[in-house]
Amino acid sequence: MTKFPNYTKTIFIDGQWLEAHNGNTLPVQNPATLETITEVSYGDEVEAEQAVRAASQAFRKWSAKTARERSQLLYAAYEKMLEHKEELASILTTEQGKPLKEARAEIDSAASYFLWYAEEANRLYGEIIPSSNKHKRLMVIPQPIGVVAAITPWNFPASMITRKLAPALAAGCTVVLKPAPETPLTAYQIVKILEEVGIPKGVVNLVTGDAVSIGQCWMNHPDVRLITFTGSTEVGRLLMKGSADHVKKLSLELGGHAPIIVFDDADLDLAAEMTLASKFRNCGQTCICANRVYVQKTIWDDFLEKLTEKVRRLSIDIGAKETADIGPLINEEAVQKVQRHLEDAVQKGASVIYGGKRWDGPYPGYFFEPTLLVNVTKEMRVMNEETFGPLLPLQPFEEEEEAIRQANDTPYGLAAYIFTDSIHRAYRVMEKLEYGIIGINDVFPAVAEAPFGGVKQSGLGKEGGKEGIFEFVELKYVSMGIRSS
Ligand SMILES: NC(=O)c1ccc[n+]([C@@H]2O[C@H](COP(=O)([O-])OP(=O)(O)OC[C@H]3O[C@@H](n4cnc5c(N)ncnc54)[C@H](O)[C@@H]3O)[C@@H](O)[C@H]2O)c1
Ligand SMILES: O=C[C@H](O)CS(=O)(=O)O
Repeated sequence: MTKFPNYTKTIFIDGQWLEAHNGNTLPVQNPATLETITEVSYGDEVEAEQAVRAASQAFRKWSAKTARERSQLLYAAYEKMLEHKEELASILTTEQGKPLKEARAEIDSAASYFLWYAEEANRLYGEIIPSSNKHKRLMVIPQPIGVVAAITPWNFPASMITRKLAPALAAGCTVVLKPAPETPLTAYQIVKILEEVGIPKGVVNLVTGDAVSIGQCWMNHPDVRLITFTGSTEVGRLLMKGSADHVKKLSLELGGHAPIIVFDDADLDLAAEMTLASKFRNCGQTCICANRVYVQKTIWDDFLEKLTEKVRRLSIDIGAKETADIGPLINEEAVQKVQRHLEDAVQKGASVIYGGKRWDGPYPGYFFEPTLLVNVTKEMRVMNEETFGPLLPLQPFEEEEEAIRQANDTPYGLAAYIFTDSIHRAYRVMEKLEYGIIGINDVFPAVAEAPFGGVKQSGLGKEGGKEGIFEFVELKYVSMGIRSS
């Protein structure tokens, strides 16, 4: 295990690393070994307020920098992240649990947002509108919204931060950031990198600490103009309600409940391989992972056999092992939730065809076997609630329309996946699925150059792509009267 110093100063405000004003700290646990990795500062509304003050003071100068100057800093951060990839991946795996190979992939992904928005910073164009009145000239200019509050989850502790920081900084905003308490060390390392590449003081501020009091401060602070949140739909709702008084702009990346539909004209080996990868990446703790699989009846037995064989070959282990395919869940509550969904399904008639219990391995952590369920029905919690664990229910269907109806029967709308070799079917079904992200014969849609985001109760707004920077911008419309002579 990577040996860590005590990160006693993990609050970064106005260019200074600080302890919490009250001296409070929070232990960070290795979810595989249950060892305490280190202690980090545990701040509250006092630090939250100080961070906003620093961000407000820094905004005028930062927003006045040229796009090129901001772009160069982001590019330097991209290069520095890749330079430290192994160290960052090891820290990420130690505090979050995912296998090292996945942690390395996440650092690549996280760095790619710095690269993409280093480029997009120089393409934040305005426009001149052809006026219908010869005495007027009309234009639209994009301007940075101001101080941005970013609140991020533990499941992708690097990329969920850079997916917000990069466009915010590119647009000329300043940021106050609260990472998840489970994974503060990755956030610390990312801010350290920005400090090393010369981000001016006050432009990025990090507050590790109490979510509720920090959130309350930022929801009620008049200088915070945008709250960009990634996390559960439940907390997203709280932030929406708490931001209403100040009519704050919100960017919300929330929960999901992704269906996979496997049609009888699919490449079944590909479908089985991708279903495995989607479901068990990060031990099922992924917003866009498969939460349910609908398989056309004619290929049910063949597909189930292929998938079960692949699941059987998965290697459960501590994430630091290069051969690990599945690490632990993040904490005991996560294991309890998987068990609640599993027990509910079995009580209502489901059958476990693989897995079904905590992993009996050599580590005391939050491990659970990859588990497959059949004979499932809509009445089961696992078919309606985000499990966020290695539990996969599979259900047969007969007709295309039946599969589409079932796939859409959810309040979520983040990602959905189709496996078919018919372009006609792919297009027909894609158009009818009510989701922000559709994968066709692909379950890895998240790339920096494309707009990622959900519909319905999976969120508001987009992250990534050319669209992602506009979450951090206000479009100012200018109507100019012109004397004709
Ligand atoms: N749509 C996406 O892009 C996306 C990406 C990753 C995770 N997620 C979702 O996130 C969830 C898992 O992450 P999680 O367990 O960290 O989610 P969570 O909602 O419990 O916590 C997310 C963040 O919000 C903070 N938080 C919690 N309560 C708060 C409050 N009252 N006020 C202010 N902040 C508060 C947490 O400390 C953390 O930093 C899943 O639902 C997953 O689908 C969505
Ligand atoms: O958990 C949600 C993340 O957005 C997953 S991904 O990094 O986008 O694949």
